Amino acid sequence: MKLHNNTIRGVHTALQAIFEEGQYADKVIERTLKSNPKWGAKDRSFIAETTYEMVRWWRLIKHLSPSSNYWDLFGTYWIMQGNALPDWEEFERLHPEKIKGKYEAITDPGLLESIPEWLQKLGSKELGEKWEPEIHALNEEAEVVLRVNTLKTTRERLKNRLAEDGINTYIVKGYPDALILEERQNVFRHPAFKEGLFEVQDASSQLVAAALAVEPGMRVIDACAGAGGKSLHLAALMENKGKVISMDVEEWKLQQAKLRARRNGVSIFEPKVIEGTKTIKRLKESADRLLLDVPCSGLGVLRRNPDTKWKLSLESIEKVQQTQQEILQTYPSMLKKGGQLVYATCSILPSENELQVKKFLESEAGKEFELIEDKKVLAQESGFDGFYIAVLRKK
Ligand SMILES: C[S@@+](CC[C@H](N)C(=O)[O-])C[C@H]1O[C@@H](n2cnc3c(N)ncnc32)[C@H](O)[C@@H]1O
Repeated sequence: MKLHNNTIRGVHTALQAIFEEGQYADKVIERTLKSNPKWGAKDRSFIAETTYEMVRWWRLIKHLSPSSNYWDLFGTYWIMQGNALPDWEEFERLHPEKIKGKYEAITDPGLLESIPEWLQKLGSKELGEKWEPEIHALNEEAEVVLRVNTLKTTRERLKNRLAEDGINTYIVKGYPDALILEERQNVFRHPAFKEGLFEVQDASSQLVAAALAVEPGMRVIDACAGAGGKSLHLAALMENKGKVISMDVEEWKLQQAKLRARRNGVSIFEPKVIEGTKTIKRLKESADRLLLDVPCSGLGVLRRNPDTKWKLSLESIEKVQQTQQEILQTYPSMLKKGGQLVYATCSILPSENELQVKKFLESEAGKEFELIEDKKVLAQESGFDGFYIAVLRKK
């Protein structure tokens, strides 16, 4: 592949915003591409992919690079990918054999997988021998997975429609609404997206709403709804009959969910901002089903958000664990007797997952509940994101 000075500079600007200003990688890339409308499709995908991959391998790149000069860092990354560098003076300090020698001398698995030291320690402590294959799987580039909006189309019809435009997809057993892109591309520009025929949602994430066993006509609360990914899926599974009350502490996220609901043809969506415990108390024993898709470390979705590992810390994980337990202690009061709840995270750490559920079940508030089943979805086994899904019943 031919390198262009201006696109390499585009990646540099994006990396500065991510590492020096602490901005989120996906937002930075979106903005960088938007502010350079003249770049062609190839340049755009080069910038997006290179930025993500350099963020993912940042610790390793810095270790192998002869200096922290940006051209050295980029050149090191380029060599690591197995590419030859052009004969530019910017790259004259780089020697592939030196980089290869330095790489082969590494013995620290955390450095080889390019994760922070504290995370290597935490992951090994929590997951034991499953940690290294897991972090390896989480360093792979994620596939693009669509969730077919069954309120508007079928998987077969959408598959054919996309194929007509050269977007080939395949299906995987066990994920009834998923279509996986054979080749990574921007599907948000496709008319079928604008018509609300699909959403982009990882296959593991699609297991969450399905685990809640909703039925048409039910009253369902999605208590940490965010921008509504799972609320939309729930509404589709309920055939747009009943009610989905989508709650969150962030009003702007619910505004986004509202727009998405409109595009998806969902009419049973009701946003509700959580203003405090009063909001929860008012909904006491009102729901047939309750989804707690709680805030988490996001360690299961590192393939998609590699910058997460540089933003997290032990303290931030402890803080989010407190929120998870607080939510577990208070929100299940919204569930009717005999109703079911799903506690889900996009984390692979037992301390955010089964240990949180255990703590809840052993507490006073958890006495009325029983665990029906739980699923620990690891990226190394599923090939998709890491998730945890526990189904509980209120006795
Ligand atoms: C994992 S995200 C939810 C993703 C969303 N369900 C989806 O499918 O797109 C967790 C959400 O919990 C929200 N949140 C954080 N603290 C909360 C709290 N105390 N109560 C309810 N929601 C909270 C965050 O704003 C965030 O949107």
